[in-house]
This record gives sequence, structure tokens and C-alpha cells, in this order.
Amino acid sequence: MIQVEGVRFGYPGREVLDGVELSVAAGELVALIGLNGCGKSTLLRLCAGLLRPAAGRVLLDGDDLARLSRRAAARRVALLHQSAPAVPGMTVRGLVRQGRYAARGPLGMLRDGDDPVCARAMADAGVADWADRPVDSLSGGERQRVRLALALAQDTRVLLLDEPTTYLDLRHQLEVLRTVARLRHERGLTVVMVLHDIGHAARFAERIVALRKGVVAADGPPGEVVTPALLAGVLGVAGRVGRDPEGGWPVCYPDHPLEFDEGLAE
Ligand SMILES: Nc1ncnc2c1ncn2[C@@H]1O[C@H](COP(=O)(O)OP(=O)(O)OP(=O)(O)O)[C@@H](O)[C@H]1O
Repeated sequence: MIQVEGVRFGYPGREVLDGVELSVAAGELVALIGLNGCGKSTLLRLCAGLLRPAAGRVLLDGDDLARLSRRAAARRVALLHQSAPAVPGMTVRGLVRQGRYAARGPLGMLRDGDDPVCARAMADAGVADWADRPVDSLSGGERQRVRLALALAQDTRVLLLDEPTTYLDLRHQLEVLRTVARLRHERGLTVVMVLHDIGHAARFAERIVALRKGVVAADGPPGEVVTPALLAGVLGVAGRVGRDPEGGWPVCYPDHPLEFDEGLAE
């Protein structure tokens, strides 16, 4: 469903991705991990068609994203950004309705009353009770769940989530991750999400993809790739890895940060 083929990308004066190869099948739930600044958000933006690769290509169901308009891409892929544009005073319902733009177009947006897809997105993200509240009156964690509702309102088969648990307390982190896992099962969604918490990645994703130095450094099921070598080589941390006694998924016990020339330079 998503194929990233030899993608290179940089910003002026800064190379970020240097030949990324990644293939995500329909219905997979993939966690993308890596150090700050390694290019995770950049890769998601390339997969959403918001950036164009300098070399290589990103295919969506076989179609080159570079040939699709932004709006056509937005009908097929939704990206939860870290910063959703919040117009001062805009209500939660008003912001979430913006997620319907790609599907409806400007005229449809004007005509619409309440859109059932928006109502469902707000219910799924647990924000329906705040529908009439201004987004700028919400706490950081509450806003993060509104961002999830905005992405869900696009009603796409592919969901790209950039740190969906940021700002959330532990309970709501688990709630959001369980919601994503449930929606993926119920609606057959394909999900790629950036997670900094390797424990959550190991628990919720069926596959972990690690970015390092512009390329995919590890790719596989959590039970295989989450090892002390991954903690050291990709996350720059010395630590141990055990197993959840009931669920069997890997559990990490991080100990201390490594110097950059210890584990990371290997
Ligand atoms: N618009 C931009 N212009 C210039 N450089 C940028 C821009 N956006 C990102 N970068 C740089 O590109 C690199 C990759 O950024 P990106 O946001 O993809 O990393 P990330 O892995 O998502 O990081 P984090 O874990 O901190 O969110 C970083 O060095 C960043 O400073």
C-alpha cells in the first residue's frame, strides 16, 4: 500500500533522508522510531504528499504521490501533525470539520450542516463533549486528541500519526493507542505512527521501523528488533530488554544515555 523507494530528501543545507526503503502493507500497524531530528516527521510528510522527494518515490497503492494533487492525496492519507492550525476562537467541531475539506471541497463545506463522519471522528477521539469549546481553551493533552479527531475526519484508509501520544497522561496515551489499534482492526486502516516511547511501540505495533542516519536501520516485529543493540545503536541508550510476563511483548529497561561515539557510531 505505501512504498517508499530510495527516497532522498533534505532541507537547504541539511540532508535528512538518504535512500529510505520501506514498504507498508494494507492493514499494517507500524511504529517509526529514532532519535530527535533523524527525519521521522519528514518521512511522514513525504508519505502524505506534503513534501516531494529529491530522489526516489513514494507510491500509494501503486500511484506515485508526486503525480497526485494535495487534495487527491488528502483523500487517501491523513497526517496527524504536531501543530494543527488553531484559528483563535475556533471550536473543536469547526476545526474537525476542516478534515472534511479534501472529501467535500469548498462548496460541500459551505453546504454541510453536521457531518456524520466528523461526529464519528470526535467520538472515536473522545472529544465529542468539547465540540462547542474553542480549541484554544483546551489543555495540551485535550488538543492532542482534537488533532487525532481532525485526522480521523479525513476518513482515509491510511493514517500517519506523528507522536499521537505527546502531551497525554499515561491513561490517555493508552486510550489513544488502543483506539488506533481498534480502528485499524475494525476499518482495516493502515497506520504508521511515530512513537518516542519504545515500550508503547513494542506493545502496540506489529512492526517497528527504526531510522538512523538517513536510512532504515532496523525493521521487523518488536519481538525480533527490540534488543539492547537497538536501544544502543538507534536510540543511544544502554539498557536491558525483558518480556512482559503476561503479554510476551518486549519491555525495555533503559539505563543511561551513551556517548555518541559509544553505541551510535558503531
Ligand atoms: N522546515 C525545515 N527547514 C529546515 N530544516 C528542517 C525543517 N524541518 C525539519 N528540519 C530538520 O530536518 C531534520 C529532521 O527533522 P524531522 O522533524 O523530520 O525529525 P524527527 O525525527 O521527526 O525529530 P523529532 O523526534 O525531534 O520530532 C532535523 O535536523 C530538523 O532540524
